[in-house]
Amino acid sequence: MKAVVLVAFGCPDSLENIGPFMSKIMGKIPPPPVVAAVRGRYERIGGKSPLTEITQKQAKALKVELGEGYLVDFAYQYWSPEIPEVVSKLVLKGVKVIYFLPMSSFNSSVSTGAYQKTIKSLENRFPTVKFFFSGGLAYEPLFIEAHRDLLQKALKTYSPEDSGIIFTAHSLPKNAIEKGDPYFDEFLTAAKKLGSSFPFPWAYAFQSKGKSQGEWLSPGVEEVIAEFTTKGIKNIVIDPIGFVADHVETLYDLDIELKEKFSDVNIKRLSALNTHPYFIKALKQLVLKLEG
Ligand SMILES: CC1=C(CCC(=O)O)c2cc3nc(cc4[nH]c(cc5[nH]c(cc1n2)c(C)c5CCC(=O)O)c(CCC(=O)O)c4C)C(CCC(=O)O)=C3C
Ligand SMILES: [Fe+2]
Repeated sequence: MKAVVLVAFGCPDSLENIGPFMSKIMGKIPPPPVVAAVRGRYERIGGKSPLTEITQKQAKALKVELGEGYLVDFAYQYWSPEIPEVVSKLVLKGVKVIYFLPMSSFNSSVSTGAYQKTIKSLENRFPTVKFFFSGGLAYEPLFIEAHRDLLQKALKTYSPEDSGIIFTAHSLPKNAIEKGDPYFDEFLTAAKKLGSSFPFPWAYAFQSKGKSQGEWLSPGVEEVIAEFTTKGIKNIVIDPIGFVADHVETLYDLDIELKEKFSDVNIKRLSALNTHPYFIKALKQLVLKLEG
């Protein structure tokens, strides 16, 4: 039997688990005031991330798209259900081949690099099972088409004279981008492909910079909005292309924090792809490619 596992970053399953979740990401216990600040963001979006619910829906939709013959599940790098426990469960069910799909738009050492390391470390434990890890979504035509579809609908009532597009991705510490990390290239390539196909001014920007010291990827989204407004742009469509599901980074950082900061600008934030039909078809393409 074959299985597909959607691998995502993860999210805390309760407000109490925000601290332990952060410890896993950061590799050390965060100071209580930092945990309290992050907790405040989760409280403002209703006390819970929708990431798990969305990822489960994505897995269900992919199962329908793939048809008979596949189990489809999901696993997290930084919270449970963790990759090793999901793999053990599938192996007990008799699965002999597992296709891992990264639920990340762009590859980086913090996300897909870490997932791949975890998966690699399981190969010795399960010598009779074949593991395949997909290279990524950024160059998948249907991933791009899903965004084009959302953009087309959002831009319909706007004019290029006073409206523009900003593509966003999660910022990363510059030193986390190891030599050869493709994150920025993949982001820029996707943004260019989409941006240049519309007659609107467009830009890319990084969002959700963390608390760690040091240099982070720039420009930040605030900077780009400020620049757009000086050019007379009044309507800004934000496409958070760096995320495949809505969670605290879109629901708080963009929908609450950013909109509060720029209350005089008309910001329209596009939904993350979630279960967009083209996106689910893109995931199916990744599976078919791994099957060769
Ligand atoms: C690249 C990337 C993705 C995209 C992955 C992909 O999908 O491709 C992502 C997703 C996510 N990040 C998430 C949550 C958090 N990330 C944090 C901190 C950090 N993330 C980083 C990177 C990323 N993170 C980095 C470099 C740090 C700083 C570490 C440090 O400083 O050493 C912190 C700590 C506080 C803070 O710094 O904000 C939290 C709470 C959630 C869950 C949201 C929810 O529950 O709804 C999700 C999906
Ligand atoms: Fe994060």
